[in-house]
Amino acid sequence: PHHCMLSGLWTNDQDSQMEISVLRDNGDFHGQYLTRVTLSGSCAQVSPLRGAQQQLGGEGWPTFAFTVRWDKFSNATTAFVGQCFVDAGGKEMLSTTWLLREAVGSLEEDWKATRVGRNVFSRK
Ligand SMILES: CN1C(=O)N(C)[C@H]2CS[C@@H](CCCCC(=O)O)[C@H]21
Repeated sequence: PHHCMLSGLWTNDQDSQMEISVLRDNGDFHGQYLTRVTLSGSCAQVSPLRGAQQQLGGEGWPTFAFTVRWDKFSNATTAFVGQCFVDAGGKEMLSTTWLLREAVGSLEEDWKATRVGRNVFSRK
């Protein structure tokens, strides 16, 4: 019943913090992702994210996708796809599946360069 909007502050069980900007009327958005854990164990950084959600014209629980270009500390990229839900208590959540692609040094290592996972974000 309630609409679910992506803009604002979100956090997940890995204590990542995600800020999504005000949406453009075509559903495009941008923002920042602060990770506290990294593949290399290097310190946390803020990285830019860009994405798009489906129009709210539907039932108001839009699907979306966005990518995070990990900056400064890593040569990796993560793509998230998911949907915004509102539970019975009116609590919003972003249920996502992500693909994390790290840079490898040779084509022979390409097979092991992509990780997949699921992750839920709640309002911070
Ligand atoms: C903290 N994370 C998080 O909130 N996730 C949903 C997963 C998927 S992106 C990954 C962090 C990747 C950091 C970039 C790098 O280490 O190269 C992990």
